[in-house]
Amino acid sequence: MIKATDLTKFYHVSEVKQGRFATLRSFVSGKGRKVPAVSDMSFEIPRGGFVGYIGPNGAGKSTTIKMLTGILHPDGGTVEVAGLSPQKQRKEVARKIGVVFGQRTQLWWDLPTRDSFELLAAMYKVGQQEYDKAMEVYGELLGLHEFLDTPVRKLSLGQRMRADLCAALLHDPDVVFLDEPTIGLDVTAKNRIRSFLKDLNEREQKTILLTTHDMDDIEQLCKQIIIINHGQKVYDGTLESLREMYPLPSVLEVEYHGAVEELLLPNGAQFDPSRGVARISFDKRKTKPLELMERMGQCGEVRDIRVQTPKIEDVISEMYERPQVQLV
Ligand SMILES: Nc1ncnc2c1ncn2[C@@H]1O[C@H](COP(=O)(O)OP(=O)(O)OP(=O)(O)O)[C@@H](O)[C@H]1O
Repeated sequence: MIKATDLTKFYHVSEVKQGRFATLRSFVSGKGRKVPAVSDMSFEIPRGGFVGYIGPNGAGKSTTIKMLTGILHPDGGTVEVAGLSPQKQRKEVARKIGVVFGQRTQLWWDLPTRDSFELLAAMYKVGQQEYDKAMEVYGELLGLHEFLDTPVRKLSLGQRMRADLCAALLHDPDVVFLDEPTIGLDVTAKNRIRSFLKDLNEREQKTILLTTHDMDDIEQLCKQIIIINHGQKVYDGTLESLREMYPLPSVLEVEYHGAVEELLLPNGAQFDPSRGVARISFDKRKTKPLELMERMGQCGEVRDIRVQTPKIEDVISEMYERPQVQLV
């Protein structure tokens, strides 16, 4: 559904001159150098894929998305979205894709939310029946009815994001690009958006490319992740495989009620008597959590058991700290 081959983009950076009017003179002279923002990026996303496109600030994520959506022309390589070229068939591609930028809205600030939807539907030439159906389905799933007559500028961030999602889906696109759709939202609003996106992908088979710095979005939603750093792809695969390549310990915490036979605790377990909690790090590939739980369970009366798997942030930092491992 999405295919990028050797995608490359350079930005022109002006040479900084010294002295009076330096910025103006740099601008006028046109002198500068080409800096790569994305280099030889290749990946494929199948129909119905849900991909997390992640990387540190300035890694090249937005630049890639701008090339995939036809906003920017690549300096090298090719892009195909739903079998079309976003550069050569921009209008056709616009009908096939929906885009949500968490930091910006495509809705009209002063108009009631409903009017924005009607304008967008007219722009995309969405038929009345198709529009009514989209409003019925998405209006219900996203809970839009309570604020359809409210001007966009008066919506809360969570409401605005839900409205933006609906706006991006009115013309029934096959592919949805989401750039930080949960940014700034509270936990409840994030969960609402996430369950909507999960459903959209599973039930309607929409292909979704999600850019986010929120690793919970990635863990809860994405079947595939692509990691970009300094404009280059450093990983493309599942989260599970990444965890296997960069194994970090899981942690088992057992909270006891009353006395504890500390001597029976397995080697490496640390007991905090003030909390009545024993904690042990273990490698899931070597030790079965259930066996460990049973052993720890024999040391006292168990009140609660918690297993923490390594956070994806930690796995990714581990990956950056061990660059000698070539992942792709
Ligand atoms: N218009 C531009 N002119 C010059 N350089 C640019 C321009 N836009 C982006 N860059 C540079 O290109 C690189 C990639 O930027 P990009 O915005 O694609 O990164 P990003 O991964 O989306 O970052 P973030 O997570 O902060 O949004 C950065 O070094 C950035 O400074």
